[in-house]
Amino acid sequence: MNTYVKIRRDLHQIPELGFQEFKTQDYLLSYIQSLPQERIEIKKWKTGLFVKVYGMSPKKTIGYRTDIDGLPIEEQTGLPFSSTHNNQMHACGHDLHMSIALGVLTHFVHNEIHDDLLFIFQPAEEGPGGAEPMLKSEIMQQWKPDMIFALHIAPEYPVGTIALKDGLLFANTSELFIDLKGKGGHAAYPHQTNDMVIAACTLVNQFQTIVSRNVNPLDSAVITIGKITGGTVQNIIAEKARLEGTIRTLSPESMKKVKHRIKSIVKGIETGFECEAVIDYGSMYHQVYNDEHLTNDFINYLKQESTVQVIECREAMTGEDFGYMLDEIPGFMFWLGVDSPFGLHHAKLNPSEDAINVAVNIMTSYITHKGNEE
Ligand SMILES: CC(=O)N[C@@H](CCC[C@H](N)C(=O)O)C(=O)O
Repeated sequence: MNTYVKIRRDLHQIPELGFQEFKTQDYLLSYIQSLPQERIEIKKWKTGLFVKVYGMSPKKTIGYRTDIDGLPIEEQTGLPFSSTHNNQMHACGHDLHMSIALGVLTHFVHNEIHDDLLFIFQPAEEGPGGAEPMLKSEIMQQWKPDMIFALHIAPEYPVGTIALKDGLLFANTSELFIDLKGKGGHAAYPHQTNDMVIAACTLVNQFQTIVSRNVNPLDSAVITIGKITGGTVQNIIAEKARLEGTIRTLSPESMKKVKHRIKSIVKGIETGFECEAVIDYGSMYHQVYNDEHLTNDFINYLKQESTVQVIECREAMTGEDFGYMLDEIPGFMFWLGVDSPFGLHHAKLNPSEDAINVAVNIMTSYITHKGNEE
């Protein structure tokens, strides 16, 4: 079995949630420490890693970032190398992202390049967000790259395709948590209570009007409530309910507008249901905005040099905290086709491992080209 497929399968079995990636960090460290160490320097950052590969005559530093965390999902792939951790799964491809990063890193440990390279193994992409604090860390300030690249698997594209565009690629995101507190009571005496299940359902319904009525139809936004909890048993009217969701917008301005409308609607629910409501926006991610010059340079390089098919795609409503890195460092993110009928965050997602070699070859070849440029 190919080394990086084995690595992917090993990592697939030990998914861990944001900032709890202890086994993952140990696995990555022990692999990287097994490589020749002459040109490498490793620094731990929380549950992540920075790995510098020193070039032979550096004029700049090229960054490559992978995320390393999993999701709270019970895996249903039935694969022999399924997750061994209850209710945790690499359902967003970070196991592939890591094995690709190790493949590229290994290449440059064995093959000389002029420029310095910085590999970033970033925790907590799914939340609460590792990119922003990693960017602000002392290590990053000392080793800050001059350009930076990353990829994300794309189940909808076949293996051998790369999809990207310059400018906006991924949306602005904000988590959304709303806690409602009213007056519970006997199911047979609703008139003596303020039912928070009804309040929660009303909120969800009213939120649907924000995208349809308040956001410019030529712009785009998404409000998804992914989880509602509330109440205790079937014959007690719920005193409390909680909504958990996410907001996605194509512009930072629309994010402000959506939040303003959420605040007003929640205020209306407080008045109408005579209850208390607390809004918490959790973590927020800056949009992923690809540098025009570097993205087009990569697209032209792919068209001339490689066997992959390049698709110039539209922006997506997914979020990625790599957006914070791109806000300070020019670079790009691209979609890597992995051909799966199940999408990202699905319990049956099983990306094609053939995409690992495709990505390792492309990224080693492009970084060699950029890192030896005069
Ligand atoms: C690529 C991808 O699926 N990213 C996640 C990022 C999560 C952001 C945050 N936790 C939120 O839910 O708002 C996504 O869900 O797009």
